[in-house]
Amino acid sequence: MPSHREDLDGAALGIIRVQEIYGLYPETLTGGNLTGIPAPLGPDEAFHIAQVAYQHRRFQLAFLWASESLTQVKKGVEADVTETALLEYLASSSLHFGDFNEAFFSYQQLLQHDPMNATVREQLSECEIKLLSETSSDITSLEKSSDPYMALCRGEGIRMTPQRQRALFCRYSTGGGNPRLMYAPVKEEDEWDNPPIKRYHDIISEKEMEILRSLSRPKLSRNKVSNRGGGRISNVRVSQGAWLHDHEDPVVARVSQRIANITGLHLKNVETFQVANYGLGGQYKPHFDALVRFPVPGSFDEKAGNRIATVLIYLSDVQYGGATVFPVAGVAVQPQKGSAVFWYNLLRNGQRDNNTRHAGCPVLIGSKWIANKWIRERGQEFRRRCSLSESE
Ligand SMILES: O=C(O)CCC(=O)C(=O)O
Ligand SMILES: [Fe+2]
Repeated sequence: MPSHREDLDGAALGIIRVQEIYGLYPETLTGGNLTGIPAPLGPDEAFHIAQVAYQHRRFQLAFLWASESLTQVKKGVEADVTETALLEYLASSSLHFGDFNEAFFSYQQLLQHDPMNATVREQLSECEIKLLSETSSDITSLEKSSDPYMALCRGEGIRMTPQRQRALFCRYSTGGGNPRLMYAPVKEEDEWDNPPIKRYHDIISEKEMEILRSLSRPKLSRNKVSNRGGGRISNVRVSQGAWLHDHEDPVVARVSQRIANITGLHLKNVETFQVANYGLGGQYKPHFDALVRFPVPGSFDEKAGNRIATVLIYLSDVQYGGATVFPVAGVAVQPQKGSAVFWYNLLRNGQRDNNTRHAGCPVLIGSKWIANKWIRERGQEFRRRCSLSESE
């Protein structure tokens, strides 16, 4: 079981991650204005985040958090961390980042605290040389990441033209004439054209969502993967989620059946529900749900086939962040409680559709709950016709 320390480091990493993506300065986060952070962050917490950022070579954020801590200490906020420790972090982070002006300034202040310190004197003259011979970067201005995944998370870079937009519709669907839906058609909305992504509104009630969440909670905490928040920055997948079987509760079976009715796909070869919860900074980096070549020995079981389609149910709203984005296609789908999005991962010819690469953006405010249902190829032959074409 992770220690308290690991939990704290995980929380710090969550904060670092959302800052990088959304371009947020520490002072935006310390006030406690953002409800995702339970308490205002004081100088010691700010220093801890600076240390974690430094360990992960995020020198700019290390600098910004150390200066936030120093500002608070100078204002007289009580803290364990000393000004000298903070100045050392400021100086070292600036050097690593290549801001020799800031490094010089921090070493000067360190020298005022300890005028005889020979190492600091040496560092100061090194900075002077660098300032004369190299261009200095500016560590104080935070640049947002230009990564297409992260840009989409901020709501930038959505690739839709008005012409394409006009072809997207909203309709009431009976799942292709399914008798179970004839009297209660479901509201279907086109979210995107390529790949086609559909959203089904209000497909699950508040009560059903609460049951899915509460059935999952004990499993999530048992595995200590309770949210997709903590963990190393480089992790592709932070947690595994909780598997919910249809026999565990009639509600699980009922929701599975409803998905089959709506999508028109056969329930025989579907996976059990996977429920996941993301806390502050929780994300799921870009990935495919289907395998590129199938079958791969030892991966998905061969009999059921590849993951032909994905149904992703949002069991919560998210106040800020947490969109499901498709970086190749250029689309961001916002979580909407009680709705489900559906897309095919495979083209009709059985090849993986590379436009279906997708990710779950870091949660900035709130908590995100989802339930996934992956539908496998076998059994869908008569429900979705195959094609021999290269591109379909
Ligand atoms: O959290 C999301 O929005 C996406 C989750 C996902 O892609 C997955 O669980 O496979
Ligand atoms: Fe996925």
